[in-house]
Amino acid sequence: MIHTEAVTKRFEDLQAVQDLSLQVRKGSIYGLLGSNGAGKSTFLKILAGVYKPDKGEVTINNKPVYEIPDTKQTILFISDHPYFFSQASLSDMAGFYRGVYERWNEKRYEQLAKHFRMDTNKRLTRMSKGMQRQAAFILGLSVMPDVMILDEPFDGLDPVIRQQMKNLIMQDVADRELTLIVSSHNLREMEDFCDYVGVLHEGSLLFERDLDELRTDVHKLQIAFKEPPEEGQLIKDMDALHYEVKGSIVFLIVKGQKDEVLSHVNRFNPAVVDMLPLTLEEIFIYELGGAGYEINNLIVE
Ligand SMILES: Nc1ncnc2c1ncn2[C@@H]1O[C@H](COP(=O)(O)OP(=O)(O)OP(=O)(O)O)[C@@H](O)[C@H]1O
Repeated sequence: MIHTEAVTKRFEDLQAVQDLSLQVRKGSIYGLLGSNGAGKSTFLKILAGVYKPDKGEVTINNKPVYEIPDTKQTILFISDHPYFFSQASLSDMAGFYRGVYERWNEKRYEQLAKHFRMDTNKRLTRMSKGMQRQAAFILGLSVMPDVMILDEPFDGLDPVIRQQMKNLIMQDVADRELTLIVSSHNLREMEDFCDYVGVLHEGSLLFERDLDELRTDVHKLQIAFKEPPEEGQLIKDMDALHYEVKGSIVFLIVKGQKDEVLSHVNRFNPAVVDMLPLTLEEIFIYELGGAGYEINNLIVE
């Protein structure tokens, strides 16, 4: 489990991370979203023990991280610019990891290198950005970590490799309760992958949600009335995120239990009620719109 309490980090006169408290449960995937400069990389480096926070507390599996080699044995951090020794091939890097990480799994390394058709003798710094990322993943997964901290991990990967990487990670989450925190500036990237998402803005956590809860507790309704209720009556006792009337049709996005929402709407004698699925993007547009945050910051076509 990852736990942080009021973590703060300043670079001279710039407040990069401010009072950030967050928890990632064992065996779950937390997506840390935010636009450029929001503080994602700084926060992840604090989690990985690369930076020391100015204030606050960071523990992983109940142990502190900074300058504690024992804790780091079971944590794997892949930065947004994976680092390799300048002349090294994947095979050389594997040799280094083998010597450092006690849980190094040689069989897994060989299987993954073969699966991704990596030339294990080619110098890594001469490989493309995507190939370098694949190499970092192969090394990272072969370490058999308890916790993975990944900074923009899917950047530069083609859609097929990206999905394969996600599947491999999700398999480890299911099989051995791997815990993950992953940063991204793309909401769509996180939708099919994370259990929780948090939005970081100017170093602080603006919004944090359990995605399963979001999907079951927010509803989109399209309601046709013979006689529409008076303006405002329908949503008077509802937690409505969006309300729009077009003729005799009411469009509504509302929070609450499905049965309670439907029974409330039925009191107004609708002719037809359609409950439609809501995308994560729609939920964010309405929730974050209310907080004055520009959702376009988090969506990349
Ligand atoms: N080593 C550093 N020294 C000084 N300022 C820094 C340093 N690292 C980051 N910053 C500043 O801290 C702020 C947060 O940067 P950070 O890299 O954490 O953001 P980010 O959310 O990861 O952005 P991106 O999506 O662009 O990678 C930025 O204003 C950045 O310029």
